[in-house]
Amino acid sequence: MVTKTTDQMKALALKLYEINAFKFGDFKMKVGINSPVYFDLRVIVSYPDVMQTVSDLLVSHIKELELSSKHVCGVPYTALPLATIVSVQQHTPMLVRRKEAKAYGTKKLIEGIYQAGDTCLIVEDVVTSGSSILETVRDLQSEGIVVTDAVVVVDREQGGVANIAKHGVRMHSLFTLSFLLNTLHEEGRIERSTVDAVAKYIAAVQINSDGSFIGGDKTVAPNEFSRTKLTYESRANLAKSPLAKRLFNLMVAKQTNLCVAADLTKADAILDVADKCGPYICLLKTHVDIVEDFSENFVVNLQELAKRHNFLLLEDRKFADIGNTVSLQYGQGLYKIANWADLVTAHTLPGRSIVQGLKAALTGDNATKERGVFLLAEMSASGNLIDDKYKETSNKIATEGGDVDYVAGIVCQSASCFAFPGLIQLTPGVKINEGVDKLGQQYQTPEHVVKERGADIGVVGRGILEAASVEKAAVTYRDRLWAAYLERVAK
Ligand SMILES: O=c1ccn([C@@H]2O[C@H](COP(=O)(O)O)[C@@H](O)[C@H]2O)c(=O)[nH]1
Repeated sequence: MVTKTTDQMKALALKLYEINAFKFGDFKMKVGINSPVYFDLRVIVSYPDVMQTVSDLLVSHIKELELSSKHVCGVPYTALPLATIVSVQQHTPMLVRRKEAKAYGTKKLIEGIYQAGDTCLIVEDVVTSGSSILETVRDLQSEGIVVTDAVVVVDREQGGVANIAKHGVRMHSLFTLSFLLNTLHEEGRIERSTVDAVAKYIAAVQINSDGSFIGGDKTVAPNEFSRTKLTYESRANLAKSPLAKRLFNLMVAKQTNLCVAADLTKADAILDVADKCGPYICLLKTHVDIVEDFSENFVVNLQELAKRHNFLLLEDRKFADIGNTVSLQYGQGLYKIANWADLVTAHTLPGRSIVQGLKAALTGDNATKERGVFLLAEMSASGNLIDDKYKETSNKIATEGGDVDYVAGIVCQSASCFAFPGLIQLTPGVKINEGVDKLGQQYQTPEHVVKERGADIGVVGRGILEAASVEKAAVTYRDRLWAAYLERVAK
């Protein structure tokens, strides 16, 4: 039998965080309220080692507590594989609860061999109010099965223990949310402010098993936990992409959230802008395919300026092809973008393969370089074809699956486009005077994009490039964008 040690529990807590089984941000819950922390233990089926550890610890927990029962039953669906492993390891027969009765045959809700009076232990992944456990208890009890205990992986500490106790069932959790928060903080993964903010939310939002709120006040919904209320420092700690982390930290160190779009066709003109704006920007954005006299020397000079003034290079290539082609476009050809651009942009139109294609180009010398992508989920062009479904799927590509460490952020126009605070919102279409240019580019003021639309970095092209003094214009945009950010987090 594996016995639980605190070190083992801490190691598992870190692992669960690494595989995105829980994350921090602003998430809509089943009960209709937003939460600053979200658990998705469905992902563990993709990590057999994690699955093994979680089920081993569940079994050891059951043994330590001397919970003997004739059957085990998982709460559908996420806990079903866990219950299966517990059943096999303990040689305890399993029962399966159907969510809907079959329309034909036995019409049974509980599958398996049992008799009235048999005992059954419930296995569940995450408990908020305990309502899902209680639904399973109800169906088992309606067959005469006796339920007295439930083992769960995570207790969010929002009223579940008390709610299920009212129905005569004791809940035993491997982890409490407090343990997970403290472990992540101790290991330097999240800041004390995040621990405090989540703890404050948990204390304020206690839920009855019918989904109503204890104290009845849904207005405690924590707007203060949304990503736009968090500082760049705290978001750096939450970032999954090393490059997003670096960019957040760079923004804080230089106190700038300005990206200049150097849309010029001569190499020297771009280098001149990079030198003049360099001290005031966090990113320099290029469209390398419009440069008439592109050369390797141009790239070397650009990198030298990026180093001198401490900004990153973003090639706004907007990749949009199949993985294989994208991989060639990124790593090969005239521009060899992967060699020099810290970041690139890509459309999500081809789906996840766009990210995989880009990553596939990072071989040889580029394999060890820190690289990342901003995925386009919205455009500033009027009449663009992007709809809500497209945005939602783009968000999933950025936040779920094995490539999240490569996605630094999202190019979009609205705060509602994504919630995960570890991603950076890059917003083009910024000018002192709002309006539309003659080819459909829509502009908003620096204050509007940051405070109303959730921009973390504002992208300014012609607003700076066409100014009488590029340098003075860069200072103005830097000051206004940064002041708007400070106001946003202070409110
Ligand atoms: O939705 C998008 C995506 C990218 N861009 C790029 O940003 C700059 C904007 O330049 P301005 O001169 O400030 O209009 C440009 O490089 C675009 O390719 C965008 O505008 N909208």
